[in-house]
Amino acid sequence: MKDNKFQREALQVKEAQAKIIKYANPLESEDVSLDECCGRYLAEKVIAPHPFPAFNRSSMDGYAIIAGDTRNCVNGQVVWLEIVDNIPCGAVPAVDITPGTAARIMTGAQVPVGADAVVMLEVTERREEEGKTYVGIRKKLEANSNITPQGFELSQGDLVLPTGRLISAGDIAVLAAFGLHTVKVYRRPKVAIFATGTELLEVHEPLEPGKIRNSNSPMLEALVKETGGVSVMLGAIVDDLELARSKVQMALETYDFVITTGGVSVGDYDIMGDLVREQSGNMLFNKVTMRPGSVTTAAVRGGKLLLALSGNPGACFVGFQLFARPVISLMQSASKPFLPEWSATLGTDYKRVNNFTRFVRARLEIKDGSLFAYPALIDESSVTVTIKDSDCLIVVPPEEKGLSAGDKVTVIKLPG
Ligand SMILES: Nc1nc2c(c(=O)[nH]1)N[C@H]1C(S)=C(S)[C@@H](COP(=O)(O)OP(=O)(O)OC[C@H]3O[C@@H](n4cnc5c(N)ncnc54)[C@H](O)[C@@H]3O)O[C@H]1N2
Ligand code: MOO
Ligand SMILES: [Mg+2]
Repeated sequence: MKDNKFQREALQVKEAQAKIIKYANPLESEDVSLDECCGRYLAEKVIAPHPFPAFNRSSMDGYAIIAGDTRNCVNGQVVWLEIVDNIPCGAVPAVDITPGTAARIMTGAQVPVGADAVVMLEVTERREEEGKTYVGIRKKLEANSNITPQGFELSQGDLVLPTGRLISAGDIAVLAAFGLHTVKVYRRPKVAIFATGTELLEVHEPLEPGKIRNSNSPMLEALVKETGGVSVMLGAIVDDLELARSKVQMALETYDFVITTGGVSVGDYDIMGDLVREQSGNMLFNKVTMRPGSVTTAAVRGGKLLLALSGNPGACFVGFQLFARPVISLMQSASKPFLPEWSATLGTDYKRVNNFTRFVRARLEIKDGSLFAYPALIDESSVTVTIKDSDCLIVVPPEEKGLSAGDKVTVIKLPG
């Protein structure tokens, strides 16, 4: 029978997070092509190499003119200008516009020198006379009408994307527009995942009496991928300290970050708790004032982080969101490593409280323009099924009398 495993100093969630993220250092950077960079974190800032748009651009199909030439277009009067050029998209204007002249121009084409407005086709007419073509304009125009000036969106030298930015489809459009076909991003961390538990069967195995399928490892695999990491599945091992020790050692030597699930409480077979305590000098924490996941344990060995999550599926999920997610994000130098916190109104009473902060899986709904959070009907640490119905975690502070419908609450928004 073991003795000192019952004495654990509990840290607040924020304290535990601060301890673990100290060791989450950004990895090296690598060049990737545009088609591979969505969801990666930029390892360099992107500066506009030229103004965008690069030239004064027509925003209408019509005629490029000098606005002042339309000053007499009042009371139905038509002004006639000679058409001296035709500028389709992609062409370079051949002629400058001078008073009394116009160029036919299409949306997106470069506005010729001298023109300061584009009049749309709908307010014009044409006539031919002595081999020349004229456009008649029925509308008085202000200077700059229907022209998108060079640099309207960005000037040369402007900061386009900062380091640590999570690259999205909109970012890719801008990178492409600037001809940046490769970008520097942080390498994805290789995250080893393994489960401990003599009761665990592989997903493909038929159910046996007393056994369960290992559902935490595939859940963690998906969470690691969702966070931008590369998950390396190391299977499940029986509750054997020796075996766990060599597996942990190999994983720490080979991968960037190691996550385990199971065996961190005080039970006879809770080997991960024992394993971390063996080298208590490099333990970061083994108790956190949270539920589920109070037994979440972390250590640093040879500069690598080991996060031992609870085997209870709810605790495993919450432990990942609070501790693994910021670590994996910071290894990619994410500027926002933590999930966002929102304010919401509690949709139904929630009376389960104790002296630890509770992270209650819940569903968000917008009603009459306000955000409501509805706690899952069963949210015990051991419950698996309601994880899938949740898009947030309600943060229920400790030592409250319980919360009532209508109370303001903080929720941690889950991705997706
Ligand atoms: N005497 C005490 N008992 C327990 C305490 C305590 O403070 N004193 N804490 C309870 C709390 S809270 C939690 S949470 C659990 C933590 O358990 P462990 O992290 O040690 O995990 P296991 O014992 O290995 O398993 C718990 C539970 O989860 C199932 N499990 C484990 N691995 C998986 C997996 N990969 N996929 C799906 N399900 C898994 C396992 O079969 C057990 O049912 O301890 C309480 N006990
Ligand atoms: O650690 Mo347990 O998940 O607190 O309920
Ligand atoms: Mg246990």
